[in-house]
Order: sequence, then structure tokens, then C-alpha cells
Amino acid sequence: MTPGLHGIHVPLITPMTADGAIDPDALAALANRVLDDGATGLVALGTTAETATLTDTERHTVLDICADVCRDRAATLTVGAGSNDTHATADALRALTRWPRATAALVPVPYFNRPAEAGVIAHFTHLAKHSPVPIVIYNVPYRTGQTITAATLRHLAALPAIVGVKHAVGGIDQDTITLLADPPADFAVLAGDDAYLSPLLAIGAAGGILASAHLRTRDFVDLATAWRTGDLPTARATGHRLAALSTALFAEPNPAVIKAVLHAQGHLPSPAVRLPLLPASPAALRAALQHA
Ligand SMILES: O=C(O)C1=N[C@H](C(=O)O)C[C@H](O)C1
Repeated sequence: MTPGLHGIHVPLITPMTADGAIDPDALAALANRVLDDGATGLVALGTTAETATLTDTERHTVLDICADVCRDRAATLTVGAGSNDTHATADALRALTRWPRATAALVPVPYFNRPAEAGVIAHFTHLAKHSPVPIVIYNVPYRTGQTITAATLRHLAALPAIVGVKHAVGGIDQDTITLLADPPADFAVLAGDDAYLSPLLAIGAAGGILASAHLRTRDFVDLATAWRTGDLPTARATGHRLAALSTALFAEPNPAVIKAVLHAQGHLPSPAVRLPLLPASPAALRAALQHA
């Protein structure tokens, strides 16, 4: 297994000032705080970072900050990269050589153009051949419009450059059970649906990439430890508590509620998000604060 691809990884939000600029100091503080609280690593430029709305310069700033913090803290750095264009994704992966600290790239299943599963296999096979960093597949059908089977994941897991999957299929379905019943060697299954973290850990996931873990980071870490060590009473109780938190945080499009809670708790100077996202409603913030 690629070192560091276990435990809790936090896909960092991009802090923004009230007038819409990114806030590098707040990002560095947040990155250090979640690592202080036991996270194994950071994910830079995930969906949660509102990456789609960042300029190239802003993306580089975010990466520089996360790479510096991960270097100083000896933490795992996973970098979101990729699109629904295979050759453009290969270029984006090659560009990561500028950040040698990157442990892995998080690459989505190609979205919107909905290739056949053979096309998904061809896409990742091409990337595996050309990427300078190991690849974690981001399997999130509700965002991509593309489901892939356990057989396809198993096929891709056999490629040495494909080291894991961020598994976010909206539940524990038959393919998830089939995959984890006989997990591929040297391949990390990481939970990517916050509310399903606990059941996925229970059936063998190595950890998770979870925006919710900006809050109660220590409890998320304790949850992963409890499942790993077989402390079932702690695992069940903590799992249910954190699932309630995640459900409240995802009541409106991510990361609006997380930013609002971090702001309310004094960890962010502003809860600002960029269009097309809208700020969290007062009701969603109130509900989330009850669990945070
Ligand atoms: O950015 C991420 O990585 C995550 N994004 C997901 C989403 O916004 O749907 C949620 C998950 O917690 C991690």
C-alpha cells in the first residue's frame, strides 16, 4: 500500500475574504489545525476547495501552501487533478512535478461525456502510463454521471500506478461489498461519502477523504482507529454521532455549510463561497452547529 494512504485526509476548503480573494493565511492555519488534530494528510484542490472557480494562479498558491505544510509536518499530500479530457488530464498530472511533495493525485472518473466502462479503463490506463505520481481514482457517480463496477476497479487496481479509490457511491452497494470482500493488493479504498464513513470502515476501508473532518477532526481519527482496533462500542457510537454531523454539513451544497460553521467558530475570517455556490442559510448553519 502507498505509504500514508490510510486514516483521515481532509480536503481543504479554500478560505476567501469577504471581497472574494483567497486567504492564504487562513488556509495555512486550517491545514496545520487539522494535522494537529491527527489527520494523516491533506487533499489540495478537491471539490471542497471550489477548485472549478479558482484561477491557475490561485490553484498554484493553494498547492504551494499545502505542499509547504505537508513537508513541514511530514504529512501525506493528495492533489485533485483531472477532467473529462484524457490528454488534458495527463498534462495536468505531468505539471505536478513542480510540487514534488505530492504523494498522489486524486483523479475523477471522466464526467459529463459518459464514456463506456471500456473508455474509463482506457482513460486511466493512459494516465497510469504517463503520470509522474500515483493515482487515486475518484469514483463519485452522482457528480460524474458515470458508474463503474467492482470488476473495473479491480482491473485498474492491477496497474502499479493506480494506488487507491476515493469511493463515494452514495451508499454501501453490491459493488462496494464485492470489492471489499476481496480487496486488491496494494490498493487503498478510502471513503468519500462522509455519512457512510463508519459502515465503509466497518467492512474494510483503509480510511477516508472527508470534508466533514474539518470539524471534530479528532473524533474522525478516533473513529478510524476504533474500527481498526476492534473497539466496537466506540466505533458504533462515534460513527452515528459523526454521520449526524456530516448530514447537517451536506444539507446544502458543499462547502457552504462547512465554511459557515468554521466562520461561526472563529476559524475563518469569512464564510464566503464563490458563485454558483451560495452562502449557507441561517437554518442550515444553526442545525450544523448543534453537531459541531
Ligand atoms: O473535495 C473532496 O475531496 C470531497 N468532496 C465531496 C463532495 O463535495 O461531494 C465530499 C467529500 O467529503 C470530499
